[in-house]
Amino acid sequence: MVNTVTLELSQLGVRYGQEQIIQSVSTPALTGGQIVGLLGPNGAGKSSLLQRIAQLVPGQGNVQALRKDSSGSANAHALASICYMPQDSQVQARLNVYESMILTLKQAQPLHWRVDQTEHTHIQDTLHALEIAHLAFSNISQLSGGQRQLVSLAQVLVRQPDVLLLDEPTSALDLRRQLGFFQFIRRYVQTSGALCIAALHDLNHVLAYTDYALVLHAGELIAHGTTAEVITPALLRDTYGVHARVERCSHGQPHVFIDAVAPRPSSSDGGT
Ligand SMILES: Nc1ncnc2c1ncn2[C@@H]1O[C@H](COP(=O)(O)OP(=O)(O)OP(=O)(O)O)[C@@H](O)[C@H]1O
Repeated sequence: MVNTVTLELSQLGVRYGQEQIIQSVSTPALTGGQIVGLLGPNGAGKSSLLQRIAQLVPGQGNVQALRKDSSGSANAHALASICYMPQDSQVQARLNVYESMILTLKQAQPLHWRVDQTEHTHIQDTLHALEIAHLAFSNISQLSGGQRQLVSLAQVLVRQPDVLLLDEPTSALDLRRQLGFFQFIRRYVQTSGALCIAALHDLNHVLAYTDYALVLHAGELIAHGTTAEVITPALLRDTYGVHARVERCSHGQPHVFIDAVAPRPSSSDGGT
């Protein structure tokens, strides 16, 4: 049974102290079953926006996250569950991976501390699916960066969220695990109807694995649309400051080739 999730952002903002970091970001309703890439240069506000969507930082505007249950009556809507996977998950706790998974699962159900067999099986299945079952009894603070990243992802997935917010989720993974990661997320969103928004720097990953793209620049949403529409040489020049081409390889897959760093526009050009 597949639920359909929608997420719509209306005039979201984030302010740290006196500084307005995110300026009035609004999107159309993003529907489940998709992977959405959140792009933008360092400091553009990607993490801040994801944290604002997950209600981890305060700010103005509104996040509407709904799940329509196809088994229910015609208009059965519920609030969709949202989970955020941070960019860096340094952990000092003396927990092993399995214990951390139980803790994460139970954070969502604070009055039910008993772990039943179905939940144990679910945790084991999640660890197997991400090929980290062998780490179940390793101390979480002694994992490598890539192992920690996969455990972070497992902690998000074990809660079976409707909306996954992933902050540079493949930055520490080797090539095989990067591919495995995107295939896994693709299966998850297609079978569950969930929506995934992932902040990504690798534009070839964005072209290969995402359906839709949101582009942030200096805290503003400057472009959104299907990934193929959004990633153009003009956008790469204006947003990332590079001269680049988007060309199809022999398999027909578009790729970005970076040719040179573009000169910074002078202030009289009106650029940033
Ligand atoms: N807790 C905070 N307090 C004050 N300023 C912050 C805080 N977190 C982030 N910032 C600032 O907000 C801006 C946006 O940061 P953010 O981490 O959201 O950007 P990003 O697009 O995710 O960057 P990156 O690609 O480098 O991870 C930066 O200028 C950063 O210094």
